[in-house]
Amino acid sequence: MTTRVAIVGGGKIGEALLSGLVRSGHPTRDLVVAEKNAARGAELTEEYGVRVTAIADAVEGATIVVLAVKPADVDGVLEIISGVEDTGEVERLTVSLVAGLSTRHYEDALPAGAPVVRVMPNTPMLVGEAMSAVTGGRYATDEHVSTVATLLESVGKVIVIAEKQMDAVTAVSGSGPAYAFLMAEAMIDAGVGLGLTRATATLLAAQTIRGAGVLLTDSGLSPVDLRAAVTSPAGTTAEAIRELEAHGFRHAFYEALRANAGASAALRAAAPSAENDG
Ligand SMILES: NC(=O)C1=CN([C@@H]2O[C@H](COP(=O)(O)OP(=O)(O)OC[C@H]3O[C@@H](n4cnc5c(N)ncnc54)[C@H](O)[C@@H]3O)[C@@H](O)[C@H]2O)C=CC1
Ligand SMILES: O=C(O)[C@@H]1CCC=N1
Repeated sequence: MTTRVAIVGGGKIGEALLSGLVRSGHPTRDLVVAEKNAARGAELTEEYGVRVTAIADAVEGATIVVLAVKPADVDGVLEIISGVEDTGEVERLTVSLVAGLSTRHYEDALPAGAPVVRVMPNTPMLVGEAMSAVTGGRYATDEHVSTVATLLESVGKVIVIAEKQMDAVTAVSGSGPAYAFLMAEAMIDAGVGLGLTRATATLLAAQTIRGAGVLLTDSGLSPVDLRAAVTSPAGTTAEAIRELEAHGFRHAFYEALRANAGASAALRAAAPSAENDG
């Protein structure tokens, strides 16, 4: 069966999914975007050759409706989607990329029994290198979950998790690219401070982070072993790591990720049907 995907919200993560799917060969005739900002919609059509239209039109005939709007915009979108009759020909699967809000939140707003799958992706989806975690709601079957997992495998790696782990996943991988970019910024500024040009420092930092990432995913070695391999006795790396630890690097990550998970919980608490959220 053809998977016809409607992406509601053509912002950063909506575009990342669109780009990843187009790059992986998903036919653009089976992709449609609903984007309320007309200029942004035109950009997406120009870049990817995809049709951009109103939510109700996008959803009609879609087998998978992906919500890629900010949490505050979710309920308005759900109201519109709920008003679009399922053709009966194919069951519509709602997939949310939104942080914080639980599957129960969507189930409460959609017609009774509507299947919902929640995903926490990240922006490297733009280049087919996403890390996505997937979880099914009450009415989602294993087949629904695996349909979404298969779609996302075309744009990166996928794991299936329990919904209670979603806030932790958001803290580690959903927001994770931002920590890597912050580290890159800090390394570049420090390199410039040591006399490198910004262009050279940027190249050095970016390729180093990329190479370290590939070693981490492909070498089968732990980060501890990989770090040890760089750290010569009484050498330069040991000095740098001593300074990073003295400045609370590890503790900063614990606290940062706890704050991130707390922010996901706060999004749920602020949602109108919070009392139903799991
Ligand atoms: N940016 C990221 O790295 C990640 C974001 N997410 C989740 O994805 C969601 C979207 O985030 P971003 O893409 O960063 O936000 P964004 O602000 O870049 O994109 C949201 C888009 O939705 C559009 N929009 C809002 N209401 C609409 C409506 N009623 N109809 C059509 N379009 C509408 C906006 O014009 C905007 O282009 C958030 O809920 C966030 O939690 C999840 C994982 C990673
Ligand atoms: O910052 C946010 O809320 C979203 C969720 C994960 C990444 N970006």
